[in-house]
Amino acid sequence: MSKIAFQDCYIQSLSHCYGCGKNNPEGHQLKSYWLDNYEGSKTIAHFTPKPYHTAIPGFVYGGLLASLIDCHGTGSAAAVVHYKNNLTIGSDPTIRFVTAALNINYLAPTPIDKQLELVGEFSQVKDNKVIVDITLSTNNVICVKGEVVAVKMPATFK
Ligand SMILES: CCCCCCCCCCCC(=O)SCCNC(=O)CCNC(=O)[C@H](O)C(C)(C)COP(=O)(O)OP(=O)(O)OC[C@H]1O[C@@H](n2cnc3c(N)ncnc32)[C@H](O)[C@@H]1OP(=O)(O)O
Repeated sequence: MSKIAFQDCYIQSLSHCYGCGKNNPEGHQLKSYWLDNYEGSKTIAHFTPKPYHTAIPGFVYGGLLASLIDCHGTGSAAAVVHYKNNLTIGSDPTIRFVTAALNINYLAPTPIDKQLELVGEFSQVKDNKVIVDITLSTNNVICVKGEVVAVKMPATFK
């Protein structure tokens, strides 16, 4: 696992995201990395839910799970486009991706008292659009699958 999370390389002005921004103390501050031995092709993140992230007692709220998949997807998209172009995340000009589409399938209830593991793989990588397929597991059981269509952030967002 690389030592610096993708999201920790985002420039300060783009580090306020509720799901993954390092500058948002109220947010989830998700951290995504290259999976060991899969640099450029697979990504990983971990998150431990808090007791108040409840849906039904004992199980995680689905909106939180979607949020984690969303941010792991956009972070992975930024990472792979930088990797493919031999660029460093955080270099100038900044390249960021926003969510254009998010498809989530809840396959099994997600226990709230376990660490969650998200693994991302790319089904399409273009400089302006990346599609990331993500699994969210606990104890090697896949609870949620998601597809994130991430599109390069337009200048009008700034
Ligand atoms: C908040 C800042 C954080 C900045 C950085 C922080 C990172 C954390 C982000 C966390 C995730 C978020 O919550 S982000 C916030 C939630 N998302 C948003 O608010 C996005 C709002 N939507 C938009 O601004 C726009 O619709 C865009 C940028 C998504 C698309 O703009 P556009 O003008 O239509 O793009 P365009 O160049 O025509 O299309 C580029 C390619 O994407 C495809 N494409 C476009 N839209 C879609 C779509 N809905 N579903 C599938 N594919 C699509 C096109 O077919 C094309 O594919 P091809 O023909 O090339 O194959």
